[in-house]
Amino acid sequence: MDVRDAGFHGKLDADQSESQISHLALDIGGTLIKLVYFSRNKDRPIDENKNSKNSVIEGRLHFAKFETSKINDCLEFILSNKLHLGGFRHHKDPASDKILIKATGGGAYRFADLIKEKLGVSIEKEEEMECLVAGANFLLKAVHQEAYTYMDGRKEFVHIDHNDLYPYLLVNIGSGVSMIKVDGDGKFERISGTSVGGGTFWGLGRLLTKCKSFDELLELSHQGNNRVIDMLVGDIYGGLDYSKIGLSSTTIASSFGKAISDNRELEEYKPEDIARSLLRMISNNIGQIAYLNALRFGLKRIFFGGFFIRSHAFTMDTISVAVNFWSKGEAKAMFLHHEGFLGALGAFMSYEKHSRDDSTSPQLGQRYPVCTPLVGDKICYPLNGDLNDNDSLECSVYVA
Ligand SMILES: Nc1ncnc2c1ncn2[C@@H]1O[C@H](COP(=O)(O)OP(=O)(O)OP(=O)(O)O)[C@@H](O)[C@H]1O
Ligand SMILES: CC(C)(CO)[C@@H](O)C(=O)NCCC(=O)O
Repeated sequence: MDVRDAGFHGKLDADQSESQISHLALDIGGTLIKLVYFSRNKDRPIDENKNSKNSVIEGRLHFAKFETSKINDCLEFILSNKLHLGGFRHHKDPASDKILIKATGGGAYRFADLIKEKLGVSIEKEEEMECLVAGANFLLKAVHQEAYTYMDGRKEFVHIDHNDLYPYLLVNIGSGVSMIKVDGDGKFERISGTSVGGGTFWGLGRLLTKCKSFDELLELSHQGNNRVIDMLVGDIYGGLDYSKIGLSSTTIASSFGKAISDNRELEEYKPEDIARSLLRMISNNIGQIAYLNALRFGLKRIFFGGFFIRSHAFTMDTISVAVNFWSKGEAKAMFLHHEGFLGALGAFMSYEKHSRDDSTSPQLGQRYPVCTPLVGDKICYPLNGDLNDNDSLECSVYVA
């Protein structure tokens, strides 16, 4: 389980639950459920702006995730912390005490009845691609040091010029992969996708290595050597580079290609080598397809999100090398710190649509506040990239 699952089973700490929690949004994907919710700082008064109808509330955005196959644990977490009460009511039916919660992803359809039955609230479905784009735009514009490059073990934050952000390619690597050309706020087109994604890595990896968790598989890949299984250019060319077409002897000529001639059974390969080859194959392939799509539309910037990445050094390095190699250094792979939460953030921000309709619940109008990622009271970006337990983003929201 990831550290962000740590709230799992338990109650939020006293500080968090005493503060006012609102606006729960869900992204229920094929593999993982992502939750985003806002908690108001209880010690800070609402700053009412006398010249406008808006007030500013200071607080934090919280992030959590669960496996979709364990949706009941997720619903239990929501219920025990009363997160589901932070929805909204439709102004058209003020007499109704029906609470609606924003949700996106396929599970918003698949689990709508279960959620209604267990939480007593209805789901207001938000379109998945719209949410991914809204989440990415929000993070890129509002969160300091959200985007970074990763190459040869070096992480560098990317300065985002708000006036020169579009167009860009958003590659969301979840169970499957969506590639979206983003031209502005709410302006986008899903230009491609591939079914060879995070679900493929975890699914094949589980079968081939007997790993019990995604984290175990990822950890295993650290220790492996892909050259044991992958057929390299040098294996075919007697140790030489194939310089005429720009391939060095160490380039992979055929992923898993050595397994053809080795005459070995699966058990005779080390699971760590298999994990390494698999991770490289999937990451390389996604990097290449992403680049080809960027080329189709002349896009220079490619942002990668989705929980497959998990800020994992080898994954990011492989994707970066693929993009760099195929673009001959012209295009850059960039990664997002809140990688897996784009859809959930987008669903969260869609509460804004209702802020003027809704008179009975807190009315949230999320503009683009400047957010600073905090863990405890420290500004924190752990280099291994994983968000920590109780991770949250300090932010202000506008209430209409
Ligand atoms: N703790 C974890 N358990 C399972 N998979 C994980 C975990 N952490 C990262 N992953 C990876 O993240 C992928 C899921 O990513 P994400 O949550 O972004 O997609 P999703 O919303 O579930 O999928 P889709 O959008 O295709 O429906 C998994 O397929 C796996 O590769
Ligand atoms: C089906 C979705 C959009 C669900 O999130 C995702 O898993 C995906 O983009 N899969 C790839 C499908 C394809 O374009 O081949």
